Amino acid sequence: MEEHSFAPPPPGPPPLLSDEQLLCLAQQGWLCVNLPDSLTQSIQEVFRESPNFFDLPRQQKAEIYPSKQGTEFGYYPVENEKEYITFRCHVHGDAESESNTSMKPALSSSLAAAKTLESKIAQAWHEAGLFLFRILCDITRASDHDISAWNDILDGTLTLPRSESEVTYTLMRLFKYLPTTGFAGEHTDLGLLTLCVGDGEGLQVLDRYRSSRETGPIWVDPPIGTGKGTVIIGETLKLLSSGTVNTGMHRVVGNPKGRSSVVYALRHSNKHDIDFSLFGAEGSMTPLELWKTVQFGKVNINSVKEKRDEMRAKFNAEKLKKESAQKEDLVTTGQG
Ligand SMILES: O=C(O)CCC(=O)C(=O)O
Ligand SMILES: [Fe+2]
Repeated sequence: MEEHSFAPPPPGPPPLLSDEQLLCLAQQGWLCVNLPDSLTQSIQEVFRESPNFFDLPRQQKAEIYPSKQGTEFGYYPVENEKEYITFRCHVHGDAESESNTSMKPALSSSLAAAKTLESKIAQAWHEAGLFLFRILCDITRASDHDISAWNDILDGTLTLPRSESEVTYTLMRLFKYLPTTGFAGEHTDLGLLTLCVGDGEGLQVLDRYRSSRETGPIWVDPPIGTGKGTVIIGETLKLLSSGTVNTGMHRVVGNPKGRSSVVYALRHSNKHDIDFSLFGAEGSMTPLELWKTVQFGKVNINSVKEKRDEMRAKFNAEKLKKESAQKEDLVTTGQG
């Protein structure tokens, strides 16, 4: 009897990136991508809804999305720079749910705007989550690891959690940068992968191929426009890959027209320990240990402004100390 060579489809989502794109992502730490239509559409809807929230009086914005955990949750304005809302979970339920009765009546129409925005965020979160998950699977396939390695690490991260009790480290941020003076200093992100989508120029990524000591840093402006996005590798993915992939250094420079962006930072789940053997390394860590490890020695670009300046001063002082120690080292080794 003739044998059927029927093979079941491979598990997991279909591959997304070409080998060339994967190589660029791994070496540069970033990749300019065309987004799937459904993701493009859901992000456009977020952009369409966001002025209904940002145009509210500042006091109302802060009441509707009170900031918590520094800047890791809720509405946060940075004088002369930008304002942003960080979503980690549903705060006001979906657009159809009962109005929050503890809110002052004057807030009810503003609250309705927030609810609509939140439902658009939930949709964009899910689409962005699936998109970045496909890229993570491409990376693990290329390094001959099993894509099931992501099951625990992504548990609860690919949909907007229903309430605070279900939050993970993953977030979606909506930025509104002021014209000209709105910016974000150069940095790397902490999580696995970040997707940045802007409605105008301003985001810049470091070209690691062309930058050198002689040239100094060379910054690239990713293409912007409908369906365009930038994927950036964060510290956690670099750590999991034992340094096989680079982080993407990036910054936001002033744009005379101002700029809005939707940033989805896919970070590890806090529900399970992280087993490094699934990624070809050794050992395991609790989610909090991993979080502290990637944060160590980093200036969090979105932390409370005073804290950020303090962190930067400390970081620069340590860098100076290290550099002078290295110079001494050079002198010493050069002597003999
Ligand atoms: O606004 C953007 O596109 C990027 C912001 C950013 O780099 C960040 O929040 O980490
Ligand atoms: Fe960033």
